[in-house]
Amino acid sequence: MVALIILVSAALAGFSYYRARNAAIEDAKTQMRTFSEQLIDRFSVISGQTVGFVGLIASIPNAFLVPPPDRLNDKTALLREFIRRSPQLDGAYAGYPDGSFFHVINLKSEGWRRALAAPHNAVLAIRAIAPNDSGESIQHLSFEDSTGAIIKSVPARTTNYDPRARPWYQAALDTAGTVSIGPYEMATTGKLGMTLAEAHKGNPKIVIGADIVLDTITDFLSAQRMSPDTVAFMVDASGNLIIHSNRGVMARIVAGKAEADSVNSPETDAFIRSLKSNPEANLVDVGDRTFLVASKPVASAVLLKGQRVVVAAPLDELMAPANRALLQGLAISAVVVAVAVALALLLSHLITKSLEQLTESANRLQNLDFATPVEVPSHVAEISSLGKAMNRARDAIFTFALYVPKEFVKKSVQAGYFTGRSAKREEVTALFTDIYDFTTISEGHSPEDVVAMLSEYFDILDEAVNAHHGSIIQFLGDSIFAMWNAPIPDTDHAENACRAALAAEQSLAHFNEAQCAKGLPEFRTRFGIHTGQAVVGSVGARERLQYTAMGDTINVASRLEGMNKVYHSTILASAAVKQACEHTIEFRPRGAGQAKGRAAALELYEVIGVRATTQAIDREKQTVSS
Ligand SMILES: Nc1ncnc2c1ncn2[C@@H]1O[C@H](COP(=O)(O)OP(=O)(O)OP(=O)(O)O)[C@@H](O)[C@H]1O
Ligand SMILES: [Mg+2]
Repeated sequence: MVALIILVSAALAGFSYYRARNAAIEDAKTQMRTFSEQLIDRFSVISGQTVGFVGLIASIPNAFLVPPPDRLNDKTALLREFIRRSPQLDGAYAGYPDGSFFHVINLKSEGWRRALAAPHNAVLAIRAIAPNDSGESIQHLSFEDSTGAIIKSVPARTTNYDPRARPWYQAALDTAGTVSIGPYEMATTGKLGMTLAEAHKGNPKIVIGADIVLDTITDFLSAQRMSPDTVAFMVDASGNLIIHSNRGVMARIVAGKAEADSVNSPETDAFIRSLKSNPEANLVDVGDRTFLVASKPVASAVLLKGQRVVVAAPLDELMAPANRALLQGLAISAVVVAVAVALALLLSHLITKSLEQLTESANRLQNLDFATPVEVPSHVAEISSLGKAMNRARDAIFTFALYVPKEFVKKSVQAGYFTGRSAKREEVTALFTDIYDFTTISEGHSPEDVVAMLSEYFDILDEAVNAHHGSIIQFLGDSIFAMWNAPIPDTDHAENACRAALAAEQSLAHFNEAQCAKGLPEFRTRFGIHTGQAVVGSVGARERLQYTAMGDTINVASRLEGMNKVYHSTILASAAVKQACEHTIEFRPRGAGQAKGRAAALELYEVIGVRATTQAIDREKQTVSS
């Protein structure tokens, strides 16, 4: 039962872990999909807003159709509002075919503040570049505070910044509508950024652009991680790493962009390779860790269009909840198993205790000990019904044992079966008794009184026979037939039969005294004892057997009983009995006698008593045993 419980709990724990593992993986895949979607949504928002503004400025006639320094305030007002509404922007600008450039910069980024030595309360920088008469590019730089007031203007200086040489300028000229460029390294801050740019409808040589510093996306990527070691990155259509949630890798991307060598880390390479086999989601082993890798194309946003968001989460971290669930499950199953084992042990103890009690009762039954009833209180229905059945069996055997010698029943119960009709030749001593003039006694008393007196009488005989290892085989009206050495083996069977007869005679003397005192008839008794071979066992009809003994030995014992009437003796025994135990029992020879129905005469011996020497030994034995 315990093994079964452990097996079942282990299977359940394993099964629940397997389910939890699969559920965790499915859940992780869902989370990754959601994460990628969130990321793409984020891009879409960033991209959507930026594309909206860039597209708007590039599509209507406005201050940007003339290069700086013309309409500087209008340009500033427009871009200031543009940046205020799109905090993720790094800056917005316009590039002109004559090399002029107008740029409003969001000073939230440290890189720009340092590069421009911005005053601490500046929030925007306005940068206007225009060629002078000699064709040099002159840069005017001023700073605005949060109220829009100019708080500092930097003296004009030449610059070699040429918008026309920047990747976004050419890309916008070559592409209709808003184009996304990058990521690439921003000229001034060295940060990785992306640009959304569009040629102005009013003058396709004028390009409106806006920069998105990828820190925003990297921050978003790292901020949204699903687990401590989850990595998220963007790859372009050919599998090159664009943006990575890990700042260290981002730095390598920036450095790599300069040297144009691959910045993919072996880990990321493994993830990227896996996408080729199954872009949706798969498990990738990197070193001794397994990652769940999922990716999703950026379809909606102009920004990073055609690229893929890749999320790779270590399975052990994803499984952490499942492992916790497993540990909890195991802990709970351990508790359940412990409780179940305890209950099982308790139950089995209760069951075994009851079964032990039943076994004890069965053993008592084997020994025909009917004194203690089979009381086996048990909540287990089967056991209590077994106990009841045992009680019924006990009653049946008890009743049975009343009708056949106890020893015979004991032997049969111990053997576990009643041998049925079977008898075999054995050396036995047979004793018959009979009451003088019982017919007359019966005539003078009611049957109930007779039975009552007879029962008391038989108890006396039964006690004397049993006390000397004999067994009463049959009750025959007023007489009994008892036997020694079967069914109870007894090497001194002849001696013990004589002792039993002497003991019975002694007890009957008291019984008869009492009878007289009550004005009731005496039960004077004759005893006949013979020893020799007899066929002993269950004889009779198939369905109605009787345990008895047959043969001349038995007949002679019965005849000797009757011959007491002739010899006026009480206990008559044969020569065989006298030879068997004359050293312990005293006999008086009564000569030869003719038994009814027998040709051969019988040497008769009256049993007088136990020899004095033997009595001394008996007393000695008694002292020792008491
Ligand atoms: N095998 C037996 N089974 C049942 N009852 C028996 C059996 N043998 C004898 N009896 C009954 O027991 C009673 C006594 O029989 P029994 O032959 O001992 O005569 P008795 O009156 O006792 O005289 P006796 O002094 O000869 O013994 C009789 O009433 C008889 O019916
Ligand atoms: Mg009689």
